[in-house]
Amino acid sequence: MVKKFVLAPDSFKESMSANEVCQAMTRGILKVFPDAEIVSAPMADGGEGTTDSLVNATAGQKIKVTIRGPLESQRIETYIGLLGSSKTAVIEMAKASGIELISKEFRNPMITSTFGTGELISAALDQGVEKIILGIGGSATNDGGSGMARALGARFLDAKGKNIPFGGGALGQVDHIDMSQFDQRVQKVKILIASDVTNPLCGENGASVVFGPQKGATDEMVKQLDQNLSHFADLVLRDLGKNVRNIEGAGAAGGLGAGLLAFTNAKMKRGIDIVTDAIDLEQKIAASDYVLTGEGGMDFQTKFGKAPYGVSKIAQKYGKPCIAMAGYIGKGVDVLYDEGMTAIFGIQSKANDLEMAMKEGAINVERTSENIARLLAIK
Ligand SMILES: O=C(O)[C@H](O)CO
Repeated sequence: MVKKFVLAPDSFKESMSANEVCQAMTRGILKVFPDAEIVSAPMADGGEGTTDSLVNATAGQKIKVTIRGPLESQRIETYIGLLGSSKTAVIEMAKASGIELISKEFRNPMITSTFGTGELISAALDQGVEKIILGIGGSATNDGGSGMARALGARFLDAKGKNIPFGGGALGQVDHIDMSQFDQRVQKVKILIASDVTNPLCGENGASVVFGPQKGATDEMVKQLDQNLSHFADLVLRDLGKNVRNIEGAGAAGGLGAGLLAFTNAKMKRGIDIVTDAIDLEQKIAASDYVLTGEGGMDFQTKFGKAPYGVSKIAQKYGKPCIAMAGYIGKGVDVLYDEGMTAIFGIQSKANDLEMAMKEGAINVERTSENIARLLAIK
C-alpha cells in the first residue's frame, strides 16, 4: 500500500527554511518509498518565517510594500503574505519594526516606532482581506503600538493639540487620543495576534524592563519608558474604554500587543494554533500514515508552543506516529513523548562545530529521513 507522509517541520534557523527542510525530508523518504504520497506543510510558530511558511503551505503570494522602518527617516522594502486558500493576510511586525532592521549603535526605543507595522496592516486592508494574522515580537520598539495606530489614522495629541513625536520616549506627553480619522476598515477585519511572549505591558515583568535593554535602553530610559506605557494604558482606558494594562501578552513587541488590543478587535492566540488552523494541518494529518516534524533545536522549551509540539499534539489526537528530527537536542525533551511524539532523532553525522552543522543541515536531514523511512519499511 502507498504510504502517506505529512512533513511539518519548522525552519532550522540560519540553516534551512521550513520549506527546504520539507524538500530534504522528501528526498530521503523517496529513496525508500518511491511511490509515497508526501504532503509538505512547512510550519512556523508565529515568529520569524511565519509569512513564508504560510504562503508556501497555501500556495499564496507575497505582496511587496515600501514602508517606514523603526526609525522615522528609514524606508524599508518588505512584503506581506496573502494565503492562497482564504481571504487572509499574514504580517510579521519584525519585517517593519524589527530589531534586526537597525544596527546596534542606532537602537533607541525612545524614538523607534511601530508606524511601519500600521502601514503593513493598511497594505493588507487594501487587498480586501477579511482576516489578518499578525506575528509580533523581535521588535526594536517600545511605543505601545502607538506608531501602528498612528499609521492607521489615530492621533496622539499633547495638551496644545499638537502631534507628539514618534517613539516610546514621547508617550508621556500625550494628553488625549483622537480617533476621528481612524481607518474604519480596521474594525471590520478579524485580527489574530500570534505573540512570542506573555508579558504584561508595565511593571517589573513588563515590556520596558524585560525587553527594553536589548533594544538599547539605559536604566534611566527603561524607567521613563515604563512610566510612559503606564500613562498610555491610563489614556487608552479613559479615551477608548479598554483596559489593556494587565492582559497577558500586552507587553509583547514593546507593548504592540496592548496597542492592537486597544485600537483593533484583535484576539491573542498561540502562534502555533493560528498556523496549524491556517494550513488545515489537522485534515492533512488525519489522512496520513506518518508525520515528520523537527526544528533546529528541541528541548524543554519546545513544549511551550513550538511547532513540533503543536504537530505532535495533532498526531496524538489522530493516533498517528510523529517523528521529529533536530540539529540540537537539549535537556527535558523527553516530556514530548507524553505529548504525541513517537521518537526524536538528532541529525548530526559527527561532532561538528555550529558553522559546519548549519552548512550540512540539508544533507543531514535527508540522510536521517532515509533512515527513519528504512525503519518504517520493516515488515
Ligand atoms: O519584541 C520584543 O519586545 C520581544 O520579542 C518580546 O515580544
